[in-house]
Amino acid sequence: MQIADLGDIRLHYRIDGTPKGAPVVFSNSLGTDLRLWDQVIPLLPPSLKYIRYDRRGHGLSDTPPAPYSMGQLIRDTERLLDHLGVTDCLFVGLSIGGMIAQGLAVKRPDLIRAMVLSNTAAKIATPDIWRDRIATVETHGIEPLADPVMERWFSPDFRKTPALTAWRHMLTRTPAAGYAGCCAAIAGTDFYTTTATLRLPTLGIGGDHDGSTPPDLMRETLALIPGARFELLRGTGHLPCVEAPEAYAALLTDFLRSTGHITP
Ligand SMILES: O=C(O)CCC(=O)CC(=O)O
Repeated sequence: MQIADLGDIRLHYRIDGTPKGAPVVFSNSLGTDLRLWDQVIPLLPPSLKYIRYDRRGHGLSDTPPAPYSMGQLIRDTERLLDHLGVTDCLFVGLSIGGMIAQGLAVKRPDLIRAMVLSNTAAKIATPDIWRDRIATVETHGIEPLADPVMERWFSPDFRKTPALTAWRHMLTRTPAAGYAGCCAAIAGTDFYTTTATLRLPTLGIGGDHDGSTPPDLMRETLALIPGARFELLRGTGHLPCVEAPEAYAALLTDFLRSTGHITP
């Protein structure tokens, strides 16, 4: 558990694996912190270096007043990777983390050699939907959103398990300004034009119960990137790394092999 002081923001990050290994960077979704990847990272090859962080307004990172812009979120990630001396990573971004992946890959191709776009899109929902969510959070906090969010995050089977409570707590304990700030960043993001310029190995991972970024929306985004592959993890929702960590880790491991991050 470490804090990077980047000047106007302090970000919490964690490194696992082999310090000198090829870097793999994880960027998580709205209303989650870096524990999102707890079940996946131990299943990945130990020879690599795994870096994850809490985006501003989440986890143990600073929470500046809302709103945030996607440009700020991308810049935070860029500065963190520069601070850690990371180049040529495999970047795994889930949902808003996948938007950061797309924007950072356009801005700093030296940082990202390949990317995994998990449960994300070039544009997610509509500005009106995000404005309504921001208004609810500003007036009543995150609690009124929690049950519908759980329905988008998880399959009906997973929602019957005791683990649901912990994930619901993670969401409702996110600072309201952090959540609303990131909603504003998503509302202002449409990467259809810039993502179409990307030329790097890309794997898409989706879930057939994903109510936030359904498979067809994901396919539309991946079709912008020549050669991008899409894998559907059946029986999972918006967070397949939680519902199917073994299958998720297997997809990442195969992709890492195909991109040369690990040798067969
Ligand atoms: O998960 C994200 O990063 C944004 C997409 C979303 O709206 C997830 C949710 O339904 O809460």
